[in-house]
Amino acid sequence: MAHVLIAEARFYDHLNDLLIAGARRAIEAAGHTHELVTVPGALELPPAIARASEAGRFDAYVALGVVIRGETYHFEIVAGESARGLMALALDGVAVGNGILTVENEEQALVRADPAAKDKGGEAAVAALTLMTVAERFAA
Ligand SMILES: Nc1c(NC[C@H](O)[C@H](O)[C@H](O)CO)[nH]c(=O)[nH]c1=O
Ligand SMILES: CC(=O)[C@@H](O)COP(=O)(O)O
Repeated sequence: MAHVLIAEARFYDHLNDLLIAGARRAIEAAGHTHELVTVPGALELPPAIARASEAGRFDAYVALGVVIRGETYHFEIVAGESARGLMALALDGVAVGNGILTVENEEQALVRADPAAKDKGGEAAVAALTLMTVAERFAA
């Protein structure tokens, strides 16, 4: 049984609740356990997961959040840098799934967060568990 950290950037409560529900459903369906950590925004997800990975208590990590384009260039920074940070962790051996929605509006976010629709939270959880399995398969 694996223990999974769900790391959420709680910027939009109702959307995060849906993402977390999808991730929890996927993790539990695979027979694993999970716990949750909450940070303010997507930019804090990579450092939060980096710190958690140093604890050695988790086998996989699911990053969840929602970034909705506003009026300024900040969207590109938040969306791009959070994705880049998670990719850097993954390439460094952290089994992390990226469930950060980067969308134009709330309507796009809702259909992707909803477990009964595109279920991006569940998708990110499956990705994290898959990376964990790949690492186990090719471990030295
Ligand atoms: N606009 C959104 C943000 N912005 C906040 C940043 O992620 C970060 O918390 C802040 O810059 C302090 O470091 N975060 C989201 O997750 N979603 C957004 O739409
Ligand atoms: C993605 C964001 O940072 C965004 O929500 C911020 O909105 P704005 O660009 O209008 O400040």
